[in-house]
Amino acid sequence: MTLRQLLRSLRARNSPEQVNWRQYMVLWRTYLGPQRLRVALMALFLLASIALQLLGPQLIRLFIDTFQQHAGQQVLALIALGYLGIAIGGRLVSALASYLCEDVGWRATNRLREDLAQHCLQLDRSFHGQHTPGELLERIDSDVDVLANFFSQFVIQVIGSGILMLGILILMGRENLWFGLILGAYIVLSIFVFARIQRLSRAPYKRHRQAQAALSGFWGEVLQSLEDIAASGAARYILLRYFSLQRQENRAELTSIYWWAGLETVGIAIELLSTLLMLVLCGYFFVRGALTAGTLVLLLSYTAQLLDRTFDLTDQFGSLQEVTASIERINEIYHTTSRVQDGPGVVFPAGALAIAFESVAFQYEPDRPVLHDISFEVAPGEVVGLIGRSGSGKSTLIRLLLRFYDPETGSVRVGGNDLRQAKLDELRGRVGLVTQEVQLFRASLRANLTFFDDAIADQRILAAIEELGIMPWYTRLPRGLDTELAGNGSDFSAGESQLLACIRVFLKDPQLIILDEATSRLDPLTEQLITQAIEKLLIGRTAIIIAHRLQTVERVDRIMVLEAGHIVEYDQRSVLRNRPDSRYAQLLTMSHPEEMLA
Ligand SMILES: Nc1ncnc2c1ncn2[C@@H]1O[C@H](COP(=O)(O)OP(=O)(O)OP(=O)(O)O)[C@@H](O)[C@H]1O
Repeated sequence: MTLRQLLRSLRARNSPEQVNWRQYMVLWRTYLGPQRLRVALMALFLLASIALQLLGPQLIRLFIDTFQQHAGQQVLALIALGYLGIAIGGRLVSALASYLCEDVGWRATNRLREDLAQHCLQLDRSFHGQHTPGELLERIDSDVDVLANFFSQFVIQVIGSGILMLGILILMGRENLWFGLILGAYIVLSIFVFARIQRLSRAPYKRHRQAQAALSGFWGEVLQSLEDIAASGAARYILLRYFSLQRQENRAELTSIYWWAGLETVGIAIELLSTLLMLVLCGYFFVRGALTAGTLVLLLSYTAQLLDRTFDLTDQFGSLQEVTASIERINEIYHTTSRVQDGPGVVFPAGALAIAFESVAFQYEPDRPVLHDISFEVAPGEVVGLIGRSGSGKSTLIRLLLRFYDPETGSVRVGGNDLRQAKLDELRGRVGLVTQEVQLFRASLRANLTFFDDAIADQRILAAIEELGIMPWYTRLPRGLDTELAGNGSDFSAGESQLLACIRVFLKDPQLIILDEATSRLDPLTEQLITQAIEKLLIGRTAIIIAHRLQTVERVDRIMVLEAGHIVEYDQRSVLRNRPDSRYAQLLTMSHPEEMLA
């Protein structure tokens, strides 16, 4: 079963709130299945270490009883040496078992982390609108960390302890049936009590993790917008919000700690009670002559081991609530499926692509329509300038064209294909996007241009720069393609970032280009370079340009004017310009038309 199948099966069988033992088993089978050999080796070491732990007290008993029978020193020394060997061997084997457990755990959870990250990236924009990057990081990283511990620690502590405890009870029962039966019943009862309390403590723990995620999400947002916060004097609000979130997190943590402490207390109570029980039993049988001194020490030593293990189990049951909450939260993400799904696949025609919107309506939220009955066509190779006030729906129209969302009604066609039929990668491979906010990475200029694709040769990049006519800009860079960029908002201006985006698109060679013109004022030289690069980019390609200045639309074939989600004008630019009643013609006569486009 692949991870995806597992998660699908979890999704099908349970609501996100329910995690049961069966799911743990499915989880183990799925993750550990591919590592059968390592798991088998781990089990072998685990069993060997358990056997050695069981053997130790037997040798102590042998030593005492042999000593009481006045055996020779040589025999006693031999037994003592045997005990030493078992103790050292036991430590070594148990260290190896722990190492293998950690290794298996990390391998398994790295796969889960990878899969979860991929799943999140494939979810549509409405999901990402509802979850901050910090919150997702918390889930992908911290929750998966908890699971890694589950795999490594839980196997060693719970399964190992379980087998060891069973072994001890069987050996005790062989010595004296009553010992085995009474202690066995006591341990089963203790574990049952624990399981009940553990179930109750799950909700507080989950609330704590959610509060932590909210705090991480908050910091993620703050760190992304430090400049805005400083410029708008919002630091006080940010601090107040932080205090409020931190207070909630502290309260949730405190409640979770109370529960944890409660579990520990129950564990200690179990330990004390069983010590008492054991002393009474041993005293009773020893006085009646039913036990030798060696057997008495053996039984007490086994009881101590048994209690240690019960205590380890209490710890693990405590951490099980963390694991359960993490699985629930991971499960919740996997319950979320993207509203935009791959279609069966289509073949886009070669060359510039046609666009057609047919009676498209769209809304982000119920009863708040953003686009109404949008119908238009763009012929292959045409360039359309899209203008309209802020909030008129320009970006939304583009998002539908890139299939970040599907329309409520109607259809969007590219190259004659309904986008619902296309695979997302197929579509996005044919469309180039230059936005106002260009994402730069903390890496070399080369990596920023190629998106870390080493297969793209430097010559190709330089040819693209030359072709776009921006070599003068490039030659000013101190280290050429090796120039290190410090990531977003650092050493590159908005204009330069757009130049970089143009090169990226040129390298991708798409047949449809969407350009969101920069609103900020650019210096004349950079603006000239961008204009030149865009002109080159548009040759032989269909394009839609969201224009914020009238100069930009002077170069386009058609103009579309959007108003409150309606197309109010769509025609050849020359036709609109010559129609005095058209909005475009009126804009041309205004002294500050940008105000109408902002
Ligand atoms: N993710 C979203 N969730 C809910 N409503 C949204 C979302 N994005 C945009 N809107 C709303 O949809 C409407 C159209 O927004 P859109 O961003 O398409 O306008 P626009 O013309 O591109 O504006 P601008 O030029 O300022 O970018 C606005 O009322 C906006 O508030």
